[in-house]
Amino acid sequence: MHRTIDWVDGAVVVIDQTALPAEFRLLELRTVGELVDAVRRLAVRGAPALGAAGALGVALSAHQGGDVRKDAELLATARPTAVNLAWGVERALAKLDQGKDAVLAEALALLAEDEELNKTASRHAAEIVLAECPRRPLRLLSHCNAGRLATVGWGSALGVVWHLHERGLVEEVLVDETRPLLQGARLTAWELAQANVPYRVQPDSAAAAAMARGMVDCVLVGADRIAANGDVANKIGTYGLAIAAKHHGVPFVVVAPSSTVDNRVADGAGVTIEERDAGELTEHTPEGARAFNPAFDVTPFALITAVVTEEGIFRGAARSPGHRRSP
Ligand SMILES: CSC[C@@H](O)[C@@H](O)C(=O)COP(=O)(O)O
Repeated sequence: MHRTIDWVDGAVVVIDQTALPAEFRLLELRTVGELVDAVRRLAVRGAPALGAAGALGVALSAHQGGDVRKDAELLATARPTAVNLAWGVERALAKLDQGKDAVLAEALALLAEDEELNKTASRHAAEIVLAECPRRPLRLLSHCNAGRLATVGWGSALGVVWHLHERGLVEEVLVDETRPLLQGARLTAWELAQANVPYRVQPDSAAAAAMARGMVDCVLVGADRIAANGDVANKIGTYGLAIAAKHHGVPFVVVAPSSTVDNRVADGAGVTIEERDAGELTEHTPEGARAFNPAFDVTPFALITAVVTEEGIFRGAARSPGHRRSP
């Protein structure tokens, strides 16, 4: 399996996520400007993959003799919500005094760690799912793309599906298409198809109805930033899903590497939410229609069953009536 993002012969190479599923193609990004543009266009996206992009971008600048601190600022602010982006930039930049090879070595170490951390976090989360959800095989609901493509490798929320599927425990994954940019319909569905995991795509607006019909055993989502109090910023629609899950007694589990935790932000109100261009929504509207197009929302910790990182399980207040408590 090709890494989502890597360093190849002095360039940052990414899987072009704007082309999937129609075409699997790689983009060779040779300047910081090209990388920043790829981040903004979501050619590379997903919080952990953005962390890798930030670190590799600093290495790219250092190797080209650029104004590394200025480039680092450009990279760190290319998208505002996923804290991993600034974290990756800061981690590589901290090695600048030791020279460009040390910067690259740090970026490559971050990439190597990503897959292991996400595997561990999603393994912990799989245990929570098994403890919280008595039914076998499991029907899981996924929002946005928190798979291999959102990380360097493996995935966070979808990583849980890989662990459970390896054990023959997945009946199907309901995939929210994820309006307006269809990360679920295009990317998550593609990953599930590649891995031969049964899935159905549904409009985001069908998720509550699926829960009401008893079709969902657990909701699994990733995160772009987790505040110190456990509030979670993630793809727009996550908050609504959590409300619906709580109403129906469906466990709601958030999976992310600990680099997504931002202890500098006390609660969800302190997270900057990216607003995207109205043009993403106005293809079918009357001319001149205005739009409200936030890319993310904040789910209060009180609506979450557990936030899971490689460091452990943080229990939220949302408990499903009648479900067993895990040890
Ligand atoms: C492991 S990915 C976690 C999140 O980054 C993911 O759920 C998400 O919201 C991504 O949003 P995107 O706008 O596609 O970058």
